[in-house]
Amino acid sequence: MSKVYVFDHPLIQHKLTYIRSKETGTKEFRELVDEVAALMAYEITRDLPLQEVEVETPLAKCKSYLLAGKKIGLVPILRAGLGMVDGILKLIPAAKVGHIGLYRDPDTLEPVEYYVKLPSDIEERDFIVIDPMLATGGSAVAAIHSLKKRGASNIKLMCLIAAPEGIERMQKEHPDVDIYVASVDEKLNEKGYIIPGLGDAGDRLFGTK
Ligand SMILES: O=P(O)(O)OC[C@H]1O[C@H](OP(=O)(O)OP(=O)(O)O)[C@H](O)[C@@H]1O
Ligand SMILES: O=c1cc[nH]c(=O)[nH]1
Ligand SMILES: [Mg+2]
Repeated sequence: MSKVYVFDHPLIQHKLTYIRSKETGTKEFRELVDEVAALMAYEITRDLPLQEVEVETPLAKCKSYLLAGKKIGLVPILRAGLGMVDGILKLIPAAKVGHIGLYRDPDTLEPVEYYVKLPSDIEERDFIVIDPMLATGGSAVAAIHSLKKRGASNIKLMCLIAAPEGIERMQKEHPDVDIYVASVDEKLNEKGYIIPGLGDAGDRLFGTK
């Protein structure tokens, strides 16, 4: 069974409140999502393996550390996942970025895949799939299936807000993928929106609707 980590860092929680607020306009929403994504990237990379190396300072040699292990690949789920990419790249600038385009059919709520472009060295990377919203879980489950089908194995899922229904579906279908969120909200409404949530993440990020 995968684990669910809720990032309760005060800065993340503070910014999330403004992200949720209906008074927050597109420009500010975008900036806040970017900032929270960077803070979440700091937390999610806490367990990256290190290797000991020797470095020579202007004064002496010493033992120090560099990141070891596989390189990172980020995979935003289009569109809304794009809003978190730059924030994460501020901390992991060498990450390669793949894209999986999915939209949720408004009637069936099932994901429809329309685009996939991933780094060519997929087997040499650990992946972080990014989407602000984990609602029914259909989109994240489909995106991760798509990624695994093409050879990815070590995958984490990072979202701003998750519904219990989405977490349950993810844990059933991808028990190997840990989930990192800023909040687990109460429930889904009849249209599959997270309550209280933040509304439609893609529309709020890009000013559509
Ligand atoms: O867990 P689910 O029930 O699948 O819902 C979550 C998905 O819905 C939203 O995308 P949307 O379909 O609105 O596409 P968009 O990002 O292009 O707006 C969101 O960004 C997730 O990808
Ligand atoms: O609450 C939700 C659910 C799905 N997609 C969103 O953008 N928001
Ligand atoms: Mg949307």
